[in-house]
Amino acid sequence: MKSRSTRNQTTALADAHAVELHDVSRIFGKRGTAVRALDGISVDFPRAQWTAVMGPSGSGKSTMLHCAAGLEGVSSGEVRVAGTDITEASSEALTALRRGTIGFVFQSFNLLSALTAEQNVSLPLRLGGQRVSTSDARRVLADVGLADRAKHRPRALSGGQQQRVAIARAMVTRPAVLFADEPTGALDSTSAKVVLDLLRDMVDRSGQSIIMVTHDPAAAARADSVLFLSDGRIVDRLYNATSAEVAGRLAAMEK
Ligand SMILES: Nc1ncnc2c1ncn2[C@@H]1O[C@H](COP(=O)(O)OP(=O)(O)OP(=O)(O)O)[C@@H](O)[C@H]1O
Repeated sequence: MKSRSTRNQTTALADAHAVELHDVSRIFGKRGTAVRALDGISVDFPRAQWTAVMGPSGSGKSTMLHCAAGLEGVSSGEVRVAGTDITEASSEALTALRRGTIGFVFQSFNLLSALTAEQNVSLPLRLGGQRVSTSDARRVLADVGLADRAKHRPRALSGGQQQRVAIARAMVTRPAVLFADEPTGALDSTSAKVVLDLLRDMVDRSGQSIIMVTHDPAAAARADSVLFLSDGRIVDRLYNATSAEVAGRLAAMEK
């Protein structure tokens, strides 16, 4: 049972925000063929909350996620991650951000097939030049319920298990924000529920901040709030919405 009513969704404290976008625009291409994927977006993603992002195809969801995570630059405006303005950050600072402050989970898992679950999970620490003890990887694998799959390679795991390994890999650096782009898009409904339960648990038990793009109203309804994008702009935000409410809002946008 979710106890969302106790959460303060309106706090104005800047440090309550995992990510902030101020008047962010992202334009692809040159004059004549330019596409304004994000059009002056200002939005706060609260710390220790789960925010879902929805909208019609091409509305700018992935672009917003990539800009918010520092994976892609903005054309104008400001992005703050965990209180730090990353807009003018050097490539070294952005690499450090990607390796330490943020975690990213993709629809397609993106695990390395030649490595075991444990080796996949410890990869971000190795890439960051850290000494890795097997207990680090084992701890996060246990957190996602896969302690007994540490030595398995991805092909010996189900889709849902592979996504849980990917989540463990994203969490091993203890990121301030976990970004997820369609994390249940490739999963059957049973596996999707396990992954969504895990994400919900990470927010409720550990105060993890999560920003997730999804096309699935049932997945979005597990979040604390749902942002709706249309033509690169935020057109609505629902708090504690049911799956039916989310689906209804989306259908109204697509009319
Ligand atoms: N690298 C790029 N070069 C040119 N245009 C791009 C690029 N990336 C995105 N766009 C355009 O920007 C707009 C927003 O794309 P984006 O992928 O963010 O939308 P989306 O809401 O995530 O879509 P979908 O739900 O289909 O994944 C679209 O018109 C898209 O064609």
